[in-house]
Amino acid sequence: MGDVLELQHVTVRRGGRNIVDRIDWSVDEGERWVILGSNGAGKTSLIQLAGARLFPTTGQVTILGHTMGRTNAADLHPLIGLTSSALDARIPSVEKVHDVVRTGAYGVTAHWREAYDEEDDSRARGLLDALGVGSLADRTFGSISSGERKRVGVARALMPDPELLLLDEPASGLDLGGREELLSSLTALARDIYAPAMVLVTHHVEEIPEGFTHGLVLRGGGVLASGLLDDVLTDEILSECFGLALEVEKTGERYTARASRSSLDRSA
Ligand SMILES: Nc1ncnc2c1ncn2[C@@H]1O[C@H](COP(=O)(O)OP(=O)(O)OP(=O)(O)O)[C@@H](O)[C@H]1O
Repeated sequence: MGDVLELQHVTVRRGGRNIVDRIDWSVDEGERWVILGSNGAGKTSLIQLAGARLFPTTGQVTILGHTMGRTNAADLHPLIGLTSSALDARIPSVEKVHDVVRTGAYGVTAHWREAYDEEDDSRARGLLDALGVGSLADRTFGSISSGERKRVGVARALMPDPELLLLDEPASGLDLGGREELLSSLTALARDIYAPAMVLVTHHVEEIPEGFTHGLVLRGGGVLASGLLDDVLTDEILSECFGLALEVEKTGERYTARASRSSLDRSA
């Protein structure tokens, strides 16, 4: 039984098909999971289930000891940090970066009438510094680069001191420099023993930060493979996942993948 997250035979049915299909999965404290899969495999749906934002059609989802359907999901939201492009898009571009992070304490996207104390201010400053974007505190969210926005989003998600951190495609759309800077911040977080359990969604093995421990590979809404990263990031599993012969390489703790030479020769 995962002490952070436990999914038992979970299905989500939409439009007459299972977009999440009989998934069993558990996450324990200290684990750092990557969810990998092709477009439409069900990654975002799974993150939404893990974040108590989506409910199973059948099966049981238990988050931090609370079973969905028997608890008020909104009560769990402050315990779950979430970053996604959809969430970033809801933040007003005129909002100051410092406020973007502070408002994360209340789970709102714009400063209104919430009361903040000195402790909130210094926590927001500390998180921005830890993510390497402390110098942007007084800039507006709309004026910073997309890579900087992603790091501000992680700082914001950490503001309520969550017990579970969910990162939906944090590196998507970043250039090489922006990606590497973000990955280095996420590696520092992954290696911090006081950091929450983490789940990161990506399409690309190159976007897996060092320090991540486990992988869940999805195909067609179901689990293709689950376990320690090295056990699931194999040529065979990734080839089946993406429907193409792939070769995976590991250098240090980072992975790269490319179409296998033999499949390229065949298609030439
Ligand atoms: N409300 C809905 N009604 C019908 N189908 C839906 C609904 N929501 C999601 N889907 C479908 O469920 C599948 C899984 O969607 P999901 O967004 O979870 O996939 P994903 O792996 O995150 O995809 P991507 O990598 O493209 O972001 C997709 O085929 C999507 O079109």
